[in-house]
Amino acid sequence: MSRAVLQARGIGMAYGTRRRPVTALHPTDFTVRAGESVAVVGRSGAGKSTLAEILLGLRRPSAGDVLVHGEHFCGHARGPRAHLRHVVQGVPQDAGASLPPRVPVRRSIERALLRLGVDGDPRARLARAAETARIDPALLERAPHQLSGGQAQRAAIARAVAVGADVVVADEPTSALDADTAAGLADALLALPGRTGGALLLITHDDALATRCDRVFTVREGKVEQSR
Ligand SMILES: Nc1ncnc2c1ncn2[C@@H]1O[C@H](COP(=O)(O)OP(=O)(O)OP(=O)(O)O)[C@@H](O)[C@H]1O
Repeated sequence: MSRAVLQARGIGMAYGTRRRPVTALHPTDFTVRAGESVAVVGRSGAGKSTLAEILLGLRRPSAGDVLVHGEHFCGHARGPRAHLRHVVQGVPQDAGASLPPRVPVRRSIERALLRLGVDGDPRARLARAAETARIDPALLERAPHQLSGGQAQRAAIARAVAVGADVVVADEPTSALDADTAAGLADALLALPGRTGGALLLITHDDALATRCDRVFTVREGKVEQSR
């Protein structure tokens, strides 16, 4: 069995106030292993995005902890640890907004590589990541607002691969794209575990896409269950 890259230990989320909590996620445990793809499906409002935000360290859970490579990453008592942030990367639906504005994408990714002290020539590393993300390298010379939604998502995949992410969390990445673009993006995402050895967590409403993943988690009214 391959090594655990991401572990949820009792993570739960209640919005609202202490007196009137609204449970979005019941305490949940699961492990995601290197090289696997996991789909997260469920009806609108079930708690999928809440789960994604917690795993990415963007939202502090009301309970529980997230471990990365067996090390504490974030949890109810503490925000994400900086030295592990790059290990879990997101590909959001509005990927353009997640990239630094007005700066050519290449520059912002290369800066991130230097900041993280990633080995090797940033340019060569990014060229390989662009290939994995199936994005034309010329598009990386543009600022995020000069990219289409699908191109920005590929740029976000390239960033994740370049910084050495071991877990990519994609939250409904294909839902705003036309059928051809969505199919191309889905192929690029599903190929990631095989190419990088990392894991993919794919939140989707698309059953056909979910069945292409190794496992499927279903979220029902905040309860996460493995359905396949
Ligand atoms: N900031 C917030 N404050 C209060 N309640 C929230 C907040 N964000 C989400 N919720 C509630 O938590 C529940 C889960 O929301 P979440 O966005 O995680 O669902 P989802 O499964 O991602 O839905 P969708 O598929 O429509 O994106 C919903 O009932 C939602 O109304």
